[in-house]
Amino acid sequence: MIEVKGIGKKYGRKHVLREVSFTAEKGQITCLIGINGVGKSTVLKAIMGLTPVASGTILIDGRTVSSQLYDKITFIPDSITMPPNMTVDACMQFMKDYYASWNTKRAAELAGFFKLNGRDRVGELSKGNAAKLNLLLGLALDVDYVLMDEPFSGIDMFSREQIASVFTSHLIEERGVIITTHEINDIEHLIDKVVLLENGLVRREFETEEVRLQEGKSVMDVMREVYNG
Ligand SMILES: Nc1ncnc2c1ncn2[C@@H]1O[C@H](COP(=O)(O)OP(=O)(O)OP(=O)(O)O)[C@@H](O)[C@H]1O
Repeated sequence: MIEVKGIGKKYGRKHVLREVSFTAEKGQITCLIGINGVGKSTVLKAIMGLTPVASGTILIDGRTVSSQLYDKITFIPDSITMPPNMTVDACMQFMKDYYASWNTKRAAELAGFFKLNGRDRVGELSKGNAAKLNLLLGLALDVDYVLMDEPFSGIDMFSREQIASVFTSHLIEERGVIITTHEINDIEHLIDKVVLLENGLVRREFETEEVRLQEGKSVMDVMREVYNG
C-alpha cells in the first residue's frame, strides 16, 4: 500500500499542497483528480522522491521512499523522455540494459498490443504512439506500483480507448496504479478509488463502486457537486 500522510509542499511562496493524505492499494486503480495546477503531478513526484516535501510522510509498503524502493515503483511522466533519434527497439533495449526489473516478454506483448513498429524513431512518432511507447516503457517493468501522469493527454479517442483497455488487461496484473487524468469519462469504469484535490487538501476520497451503489452517482457527478458547490 502507498500511504501519503499529511504532505505539504511549497514552491517558493506558493503553497501547493497543504496537508494531503490518502492511500492507494495494490491491485487497485486510484485516480487523482482536480483542476489544472492543483498539485496532482507534484503528489506523484513527491511519492517518487523526485521533489522534496516540507511536511508529512510517504510510505510504500510501510517503508519510506528511497532508491532501494525503485524496484517496487515506477513513474510514467506525461511525455516521453527518450531522445528523439532513438528507435522504439533501441528504447526497449536501453530499458532492458538499465533496469533489472525489465520484463522482455511483457514489453513485446505491449508493443504488439499497441501496434508499435520497432524501427520507428521517437521523434517521428505521432502523439498517440509516443504516449503508447511511454506507457510501454513503464508497464514493462516488474514493479508493484505504477504512477502515471496524464497518460491520455492530447491523444485521439481511439488511442485513448486502446490505452484504457490496457487497464483491464492482464498487462496491469495485480499492481497498484495511481493515475492523474482529466479524461475521467474514458476510464471512469476502470477506477477503483478517487482522490479529489482542491486548494492543497483532499476534498474527497471515495471508492467509485460504493458511491455508485449507495448514492447512485458517477465520478463526474461527484466532481460537479464539489466544484459547483
Ligand atoms: N518546479 C516548479 N517550480 C515552481 N512552481 C511549480 C513547479 N512545479 C509545479 N509548480 C506549480 O505548482 C502547482 C501545481 O503543479 P502541478 O503540475 O503539480 O499541478 P497539476 O494538478 O498536475 O496540474 P495539471 O492538471 O495542469 O497537470 C502549479 O501552480 C505549478 O505552477
